[in-house]
Amino acid sequence: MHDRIRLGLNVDHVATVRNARGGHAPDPVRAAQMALKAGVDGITAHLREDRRHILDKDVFAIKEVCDTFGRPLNFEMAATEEMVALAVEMKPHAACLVPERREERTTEGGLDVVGQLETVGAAVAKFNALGIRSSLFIATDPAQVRAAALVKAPVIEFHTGALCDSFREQEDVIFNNELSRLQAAVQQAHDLGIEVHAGHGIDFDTVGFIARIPHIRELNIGHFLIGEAIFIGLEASLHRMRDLIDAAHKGVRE
Ligand SMILES: CC(=O)[C@@H](O)[C@H](O)COP(=O)(O)O
Ligand SMILES: NCC(=O)COP(=O)(O)O
Repeated sequence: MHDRIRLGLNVDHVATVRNARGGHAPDPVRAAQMALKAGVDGITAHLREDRRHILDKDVFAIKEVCDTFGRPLNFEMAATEEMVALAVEMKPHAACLVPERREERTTEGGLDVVGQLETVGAAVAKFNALGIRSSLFIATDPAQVRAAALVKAPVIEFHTGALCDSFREQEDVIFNNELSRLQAAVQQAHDLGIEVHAGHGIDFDTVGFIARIPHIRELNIGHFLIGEAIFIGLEASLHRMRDLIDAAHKGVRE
């Protein structure tokens, strides 16, 4: 029985703003520190192959800050040799394998575990052996969930982008379909003994129906919270999100 869903802050887009001008401000490491002080359960950082936001030095510094607070770093990365080597050197709490295409604006869809069983399986096995929790960022597709179990991934993070977009665009048919798929996929993963996380595109309006789904243990939220921090501050935006998660999750039977 879990009475609380963990909230992880993704600090990528603090680095996006910094990199728009080069230089050092705003600093994603400082954002991670402030968020941890404000009570967030962990930090997510995605080191993209093109280094468009988070840089190598950021992720190592964020790992140190997380260690100081005794809270996890969820290191998002493509399943490439370069990134696997970096994760092995850094030893984050968790390494989340995500799909990456250079030309995409943001992460589109989930990792194709079915089509890359060998590559993904090798990375998961390496991380499992080193005590790094592997997480696979996948779509709500039953075949991908089965493949995640096959490669012995302890954690899955479901991509909630299409669900959240359809809610905002008031595309009711797509929304209902996406929500049913997420509910079914979470239950399937849970039944297979996999810990379930969710993330992408979540905001104050969409977090409720996601947090109401039993068996989701962690939500990783970034772009919206960093944007909202401009208007109400980082701490207030984190606390509001925390309250919304708790209110939605109250009474959910695990
Ligand atoms: C995998 C994921 O959902 C996050 O890392 C998110 O994609 C933030 O990074 P981008 O906006 O660069 O995709
Ligand atoms: N893995 C999802 C994540 O870290 C945050 O995604 P977003 O809230 O920035 O869309």
